[in-house]
Amino acid sequence: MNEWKYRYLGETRPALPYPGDEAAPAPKAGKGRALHKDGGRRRRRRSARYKDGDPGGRDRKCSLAVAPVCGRRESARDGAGPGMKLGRAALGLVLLAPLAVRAVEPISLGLALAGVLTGYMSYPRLYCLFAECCSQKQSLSRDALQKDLDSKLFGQHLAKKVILNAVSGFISNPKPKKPLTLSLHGWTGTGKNFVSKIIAENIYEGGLNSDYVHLFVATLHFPHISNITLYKDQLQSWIRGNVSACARSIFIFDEMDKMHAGLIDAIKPYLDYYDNLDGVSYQKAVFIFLSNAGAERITDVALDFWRSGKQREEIKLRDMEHALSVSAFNNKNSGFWHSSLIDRNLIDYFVPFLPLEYKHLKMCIRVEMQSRGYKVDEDIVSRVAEEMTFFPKEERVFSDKGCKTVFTKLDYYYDD
Ligand SMILES: Nc1ncnc2c1ncn2[C@@H]1O[C@H](COP(=O)(O)OP(=O)(O)OP(=O)(O)O)[C@@H](O)[C@H]1O
Repeated sequence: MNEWKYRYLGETRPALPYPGDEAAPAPKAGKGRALHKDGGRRRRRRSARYKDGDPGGRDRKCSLAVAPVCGRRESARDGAGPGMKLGRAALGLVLLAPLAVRAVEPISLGLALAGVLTGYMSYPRLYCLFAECCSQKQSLSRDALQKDLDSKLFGQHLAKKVILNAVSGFISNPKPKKPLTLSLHGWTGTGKNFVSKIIAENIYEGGLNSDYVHLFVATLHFPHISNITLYKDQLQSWIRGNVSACARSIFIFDEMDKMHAGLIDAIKPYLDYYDNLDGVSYQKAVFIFLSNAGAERITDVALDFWRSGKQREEIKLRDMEHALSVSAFNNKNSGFWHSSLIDRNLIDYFVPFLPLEYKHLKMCIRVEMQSRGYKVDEDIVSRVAEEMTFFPKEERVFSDKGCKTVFTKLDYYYDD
């Protein structure tokens, strides 16, 4: 078992290696917000969730070897393990001791006992007022998610609808039959990571920084094809360990199109319709795959609509979903090449992200100006949007980088 350092707690303890550690002891910073401790972003290593003291499922020093045991413990009482129970019992004894010594009259003793019992029952909730808990948000506000998607995500009517219905329906279902599995596809800079962030924030207050949200970046965590067997083991262990600690864990796989063929199939059992596997139930977990695979297909459909003068909002999910799953299955570089996840229909939704147009870039620029505290200057908005490159060459309809680089271009106008 690997030894690694808690950056935040400054202590060393045995924990499971983060996928890819053996093979890539000093990974380079990945794109965006890599979660690796050396990845440049302020993001805790996922192993940190095996720390002590959280009644919401984090009070165990789970190692992979005992992960299934941890799972059983959690299911016993939604995250309150024996360690926590012992702690509460001890607390009860400490509180009761002076009363017993003084041998107070029975009514007071009864009241005291009731108080201790109430404290015992409500302690996890009390705790969760002050710290993040796995069970913190068993429900999700559909309205809040809708508001977020409507106000923040531009030009993606299909993604908005699918994600709103899929995520809110899944979270409100107390007994889902399988984990929710979404595969988001589209051109670069069209909002796939952005939407994952919105989903995470609507489930956990900490969003992507939550201890229960795990981000894997293919080129960062699974760089070497020669280590694929090791990665498979690590990935399984990682997911099993974390779902044992928190059933409502979220796993995001970025750069699926760079994932070695066959690797993702290692997690197939966890995505299937099993009530539990070795004592762990995966049915409440959420898996989100992000990929550029299929972007050409999406662009073709969007371009056809544009050329025939139709609104992009008229594009329906059925115009794309099947084609996306087929192209992911047949594409050697999709991460899903001949994958049993597709073959066995374990991916619930293939979500297309449409390429963004000039007007969407302007919306992204306005939001960025406002978030930096500037007054929206339409002249600058147009100039920044016009600096972007568009395709196809003749018609110049779609931004080739989506909204991705508009923010750095904005710096040019506000460099003083
Ligand atoms: N449709 C959109 N609506 C609003 N903002 C967007 C949209 N698409 C992208 N953005 C903005 O651009 C940033 C970069 O986009 P994001 O990282 O989500 O792209 P992506 O689709 O994941 O790209 P890649 O495939 O290269 O990973 C986002 O953080 C967001 O600020």
